[in-house]
Amino acid sequence: AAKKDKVSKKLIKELAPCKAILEDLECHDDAWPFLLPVNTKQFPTYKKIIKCPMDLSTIKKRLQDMYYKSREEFCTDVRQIFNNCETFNEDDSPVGKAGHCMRQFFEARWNDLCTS
Ligand SMILES: Cc1ncccc1N[C@@H](C)c1cnc2ccsc2c1
Repeated sequence: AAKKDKVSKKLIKELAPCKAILEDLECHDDAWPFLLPVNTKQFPTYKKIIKCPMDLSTIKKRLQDMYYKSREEFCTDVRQIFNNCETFNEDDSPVGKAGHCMRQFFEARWNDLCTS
């Protein structure tokens, strides 16, 4: 049991900064396209084009459910949001521009974390 506790303590320590970054992403002015799963009734082609949909509410739930086993898994899901955005949206569209801005914001926060 002691070993397991050590692992989970390490995990909480490792994932706590991820929760803080997620909160900053959610309250960013350009977060609006990414807060909830893309509505496939509104965007019928989305399901066909995007194989791994991801959004901030799903990541929030995964953090709460202790789904992530490392910081890297969290980072991969966040990057999935922005990769999907680039695949589906034109760079100069409102959603495309928001995606580029949010990705820059995230990667800067991620670097701070990894170099802190
Ligand atoms: C991130 C993303 N990628 C592709 C399609 C949609 C979205 N976001 C949704 C929320 C969205 C994005 N933009 C609009 C504009 C009118 S409804 C609506 C809903």
